[in-house]
Amino acid sequence: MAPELPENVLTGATAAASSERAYVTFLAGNGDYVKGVAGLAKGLRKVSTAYPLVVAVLPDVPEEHRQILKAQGCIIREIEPIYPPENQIQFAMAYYVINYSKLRIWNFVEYKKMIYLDGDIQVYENIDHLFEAEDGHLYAVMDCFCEKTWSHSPQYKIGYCQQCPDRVKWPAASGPPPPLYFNAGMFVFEPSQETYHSLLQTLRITSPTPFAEQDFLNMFFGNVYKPIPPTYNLVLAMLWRHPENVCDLRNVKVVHYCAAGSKPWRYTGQEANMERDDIKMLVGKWWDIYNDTSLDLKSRNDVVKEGDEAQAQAQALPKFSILGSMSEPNIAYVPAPSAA
Ligand SMILES: O=c1ccn([C@@H]2O[C@H](COP(=O)(O)OP(=O)(O)O[C@H]3O[C@H](CO)[C@H](O)[C@H](O)[C@H]3O)[C@@H](O)[C@H]2O)c(=O)[nH]1
Ligand SMILES: O[C@H]1[C@H](O)[C@@H](O)[C@H](O)[C@@H](O)[C@H]1O
Repeated sequence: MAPELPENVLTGATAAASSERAYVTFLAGNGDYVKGVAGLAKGLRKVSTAYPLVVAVLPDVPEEHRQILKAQGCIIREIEPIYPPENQIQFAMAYYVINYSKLRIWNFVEYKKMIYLDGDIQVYENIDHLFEAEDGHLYAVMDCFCEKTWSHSPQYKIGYCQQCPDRVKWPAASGPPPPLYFNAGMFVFEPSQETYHSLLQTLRITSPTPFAEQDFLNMFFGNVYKPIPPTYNLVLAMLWRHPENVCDLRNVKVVHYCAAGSKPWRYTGQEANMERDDIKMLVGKWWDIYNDTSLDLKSRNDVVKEGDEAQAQAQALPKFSILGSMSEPNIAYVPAPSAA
């Protein structure tokens, strides 16, 4: 059964000072993810969120990219990288190793509650109401195990997916089905120094696994995890793997461009499933926001001082079309983990 939202989330039963809440994303490297984050800042502005977007940046994010994001109203917070313990593990994608650095956001304790969003996410409907969710839980959307990136897992091997647990049943002989597993591209959480230290300590004694910090967070927060509906983080593979669990795309709230070949700023249409009409529509929708200059901070709110050349320059986002993005080079990834 599809997860439902708790009653207080729907009614907005509690209230907190807006300064105690923020969205947060993560940026690493000098590649093209900065476009994702700039687009996300504009998307959040389009849906009139009441809360700022904090960007946790690693030291390798160049000044020029930080300026682009500041000009879009983002709050830049420099973080130090976190590496997992040394291990021979093969991550599902080699660069996932840098994603352990995301754990630093639990130390942003000037905020009581935050919503984390990956840089390859876009928000199409206001989701501020999620800040009202009852404290003490981590809220996120259940993942899907049907893509090849999951081929290492027992679930993939037998064709079991938590999105449709009755299609291929979990074999009784293997014990109870695996605990619910969330995609860590979007989650609602409470920063806390205690949790932060516990995360870092636990990481020190936890061997890395293919989905890096996503696996780790699932393990760490297993007892307090509460699933929320897929519309809060539509993992694109859901479109062809579990269409029965996908809402009308005209009303989708949050889209996660995580399927192979679906990052809008790198989209070529050549990878599997990328020629689907729904994918093309969602990629186009992302570009509409990215290219909409009326969503730039300056057009909305004249906070950038006239004559501030660096900011003005940064504000002029390069324009791209879907085809124009094809020539973007891939980014350089951190080659290997070192000891924590
Ligand atoms: O060079 C990079 C790579 C990643 N990122 C940031 O890290 C996030 C996660 O990377 P991807 O979006 O490429 O990863 P996926 O969507 O494939 O990853 C999924 O699995 C990952 C496992 O590490 C994370 O949990 C991630 O949040 C989850 O959505 C990006 O959105 C972006 O915010 C960068 O800034 N620069
Ligand atoms: O959790 C994973 C991850 O987000 C991958 O990037 C995506 O390709 C998979 O479909 C998903 O299950």
